[in-house]
Amino acid sequence: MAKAEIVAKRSTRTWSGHRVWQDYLTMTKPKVVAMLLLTALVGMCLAVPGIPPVKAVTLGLLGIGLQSAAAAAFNHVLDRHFDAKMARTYHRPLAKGRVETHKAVLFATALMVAGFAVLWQLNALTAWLTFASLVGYALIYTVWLKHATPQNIVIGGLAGAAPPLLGWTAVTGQFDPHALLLVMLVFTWTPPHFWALAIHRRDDYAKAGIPMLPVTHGIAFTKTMVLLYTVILALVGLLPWLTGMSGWLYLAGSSVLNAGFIGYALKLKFADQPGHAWATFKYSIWHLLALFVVLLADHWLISLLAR
Ligand code: HEM
Ligand SMILES: CC(C)=CCC/C(C)=C/CC/C(C)=C/COP(=O)(O)OP(=O)(O)O
Repeated sequence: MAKAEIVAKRSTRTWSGHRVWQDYLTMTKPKVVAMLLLTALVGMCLAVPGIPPVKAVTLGLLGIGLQSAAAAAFNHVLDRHFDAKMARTYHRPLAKGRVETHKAVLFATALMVAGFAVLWQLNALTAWLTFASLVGYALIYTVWLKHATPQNIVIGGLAGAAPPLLGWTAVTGQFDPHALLLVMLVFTWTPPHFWALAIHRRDDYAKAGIPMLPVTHGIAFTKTMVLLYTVILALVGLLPWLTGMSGWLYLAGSSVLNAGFIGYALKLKFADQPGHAWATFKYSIWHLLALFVVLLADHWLISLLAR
């Protein structure tokens, strides 16, 4: 055994100097999970007037967080050979071989079981719906859709869009069509979010042989699709207000944010400059964050005024 490996075995660092816990954290895609949890939290808050019960919020966020982290870790396992081929992902713990596959599978399974057990305490509907989202992302999207069709992320996006519904059912134990409006927001947001990034990373995906839209249909067509979906998102974004679920604050905030997204997409399509696809991807993340904060602020304003 090399000296560096012996030192690594005795310490909390791997032979390449990475801390072990950091590798495990990376596998859970923490920033994505944080955003998923924000959308779940908003689902929880909009499900009832005022503040939702603390127990449902705590257990719900914990369970959905654990299952999302498990899904992300399974994605790292199942994608490790493809990740190794892409500049964006080649340094990931499994792609680099810093974490052994069986340990990662064990880790992901432990998160999944813990998440399911936590949600089971709340209600069976949330536990099963969350588990279905995990299977949708970790298995159906990662193993099959991703390699089968350039519409992979549109269909697979349903799993990532589910958390507002999961949050809603965590609090009420019941399905409600209003929750679907929130799901539709994330669902229509996902294509411009991802395709902007895929335009930026087109060569990576081509090299790994993954049929993402810019690889199969070209960059010009993908830009048109980004623009189309930002317009669909803006229209879907009116539904919470039109159905009376959200008020004027939401309408104003979401209109500004969605107009901004359309602006980015128009510039990407008609006046592209180097780095604009990446800027559009970055904007998508701030857009979703702000959209859900606005939904929440609007809900609490309405609750306050109704007193
Ligand atoms: C099928 C659906 C989705 C696909 C294919 C996708 C793809 C990606 C990819 C490839 C990245 C990494 C970009 C990089 O290299 O920095 C990313 C980042 C991100 N995504 Fe998505 N995404 C999807 C859905 C979602 C959903 C539903 C959310 C949250 C509600 C989300 C939130 C984020 C966030 C917060 C980041 C930034 C992470 C960071 O900076 O580390 N994504 N997404
Ligand atoms: C239980 C539940 C709510 C599950 C959903 C879990 C989840 C982490 C959804 C986010 C979607 C996402 C990050 C897709 C990117 O995968 P990718 O493989 O295309 O991207 P990558 O190349 O960066 O890994």
